[in-house]
Amino acid sequence: MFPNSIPSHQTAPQAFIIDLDGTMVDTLGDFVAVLERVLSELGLPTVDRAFVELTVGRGSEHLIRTCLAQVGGDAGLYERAWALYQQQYRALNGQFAEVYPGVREGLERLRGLGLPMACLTNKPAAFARELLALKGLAGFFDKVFGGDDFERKKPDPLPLLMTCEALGVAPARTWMIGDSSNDAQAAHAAGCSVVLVSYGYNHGEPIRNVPAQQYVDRLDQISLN
Ligand SMILES: O=C(O)COP(=O)(O)O
Ligand SMILES: [Mg+2]
Repeated sequence: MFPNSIPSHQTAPQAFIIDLDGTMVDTLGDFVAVLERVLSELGLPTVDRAFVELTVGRGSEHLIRTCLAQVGGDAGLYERAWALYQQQYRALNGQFAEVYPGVREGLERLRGLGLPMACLTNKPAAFARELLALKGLAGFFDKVFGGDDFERKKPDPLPLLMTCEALGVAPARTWMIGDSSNDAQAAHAAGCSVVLVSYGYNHGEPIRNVPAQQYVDRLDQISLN
């Protein structure tokens, strides 16, 4: 959970770690389209968009299990659903997804500082790398890590600590930019500063209820001092 208090001011950044879904790219349409196909293949009713929006952010396994349960699917269907999900996601990755306004400009500005940058998402790494390439964002990042790259996913601090190590920068000098409590919790526990965007998927909770050093409406509005 969150610490009772977090440092109110941020240390000067020496690296940036940026989340993908809900922060750089609006991928809700991809998730909805893939789940629609998977559930129909399994002879199950579909889940609505609002439910998917509340559920994304904790990785594919969590999304598939929660959606199966929501439509009354047997938990024994999970392995088949997982295989179908991989197959469908591979086929349509990025087709129903859009880069949020201000992201490209924001990344250009951060890149211009000459500091190392990583993308860290709970999405499987192969899909994350492909999506960044499809949307013309791959070139901004020195490293890209996904939910299957480490033993545990965000909100656990492990992926953040491993990413800081890969970038060669201390967590206390690293800023995590994300859209949900998963990013914030992981970053606080790792000792990173946190910037949260106001437009992503935060499980239906107002983002300003999540402790952070900074909140922005666009990625190109981050205050660097
Ligand atoms: O849960 C997912 O698949 C992705 O979530 P993230 O990119 O916001 O970490
Ligand atoms: Mg996110």
